[in-house]
Amino acid sequence: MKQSVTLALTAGEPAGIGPELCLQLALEERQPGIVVVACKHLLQARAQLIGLAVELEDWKPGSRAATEPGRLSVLHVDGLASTDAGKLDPANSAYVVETLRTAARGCLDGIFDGMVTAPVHKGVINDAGIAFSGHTEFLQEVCGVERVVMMLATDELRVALVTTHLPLKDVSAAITPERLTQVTRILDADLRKYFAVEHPVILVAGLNPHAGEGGHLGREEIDVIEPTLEKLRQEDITLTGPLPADTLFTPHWLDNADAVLAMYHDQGLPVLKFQGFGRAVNITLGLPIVRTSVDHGTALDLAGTGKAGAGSLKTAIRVGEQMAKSAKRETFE
Ligand SMILES: NC(=O)c1ccc[n+]([C@@H]2O[C@H](COP(=O)([O-])OP(=O)(O)OC[C@H]3O[C@@H](n4cnc5c(N)ncnc54)[C@H](O)[C@@H]3O)[C@@H](O)[C@H]2O)c1
Ligand SMILES: N[C@H](C(=O)O)[C@H](O)COP(=O)(O)O
Repeated sequence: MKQSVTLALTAGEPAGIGPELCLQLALEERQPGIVVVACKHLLQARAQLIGLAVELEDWKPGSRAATEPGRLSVLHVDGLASTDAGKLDPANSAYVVETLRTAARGCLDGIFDGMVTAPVHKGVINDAGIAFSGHTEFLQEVCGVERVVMMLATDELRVALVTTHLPLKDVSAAITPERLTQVTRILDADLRKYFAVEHPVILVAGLNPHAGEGGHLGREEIDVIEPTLEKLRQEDITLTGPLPADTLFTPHWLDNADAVLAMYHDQGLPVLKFQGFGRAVNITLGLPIVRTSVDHGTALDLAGTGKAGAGSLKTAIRVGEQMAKSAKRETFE
């Protein structure tokens, strides 16, 4: 029988926990077809290291991906230099980037219905001389779109970001009316498209303490955020804010909202990860393809021990499958 959804799963940084999480997943029955995009020898070596009996099968486009416990379909990517767990090797970085490119191209070409990514190590990719801020920015470039949005979510909370992997000193200048407008439109549209939220209610954080305290603690709210939100409200987008970020994440506000829009990475994500680390999903909105990811990093300290939790990866796969099905329904409607 033809599978309804086939997802590419990139195994991420070879020295991290990504490869073993893919193998752990293979021990369970899965609904969507999963094709791991990685070096087959790496998966073999990691399975042997932690003693997992997983049969790896070469996957070809158009064929069915394994879903039975103990079997895993693999799209092999060449170029891996070393397979040591816990030890970063810049010589592996071009291979890591190639796995991402292979999965993204496969989605753009309709070979996969979406991609799920295990964690990469941004530092070692840059150490190899490859400029890389994150999957989010990389996929924006590969897919040729002007703006994407990073959103992390649990079943109870969604947090999207206006700026992503940016030094804190550059954040204020990056919050322009143009960026805020594009990000808010994408967030509103994709909540409707992928998550069946008919009329999204979005809470917008201010940038400064107490949302600027009437201009006494910063002027970005008055000069940029408030006027931009006011224009967006004319487009029938429901926005509350800018709200002080310290009290926004309380039931008073969250109980009646569909998402929070935070101004920068560490304004929004610590709250989300405090609430649901290990079971949250990272989603890139605004792409022409479906992409989800885990909420954690490479955890080099756990790599090779078999002790890393696969909860977030399972959430990423569940949400990726749901988004891929929504995208397919929209195509056929
Ligand atoms: N999706 C991604 O690609 C992604 C996401 C976040 C961080 N990163 C990258 O990961 C690298 C390391 O980042 P970090 O050290 O800040 O965060 P990290 O998430 O790798 O580790 C933080 C702590 O959480 C623990 N942890 C992480 N995942 C776990 C799991 N599945 N089960 C149990 N414990 C787990 C680790 O052992 C560590 O103690 C950085 O290069 C960062 O950029 C990548
Ligand atoms: N910002 C993400 C997090 O903190 O979980 C993480 O760095 C991954 O980002 P990309 O999906 O862009 O690699």
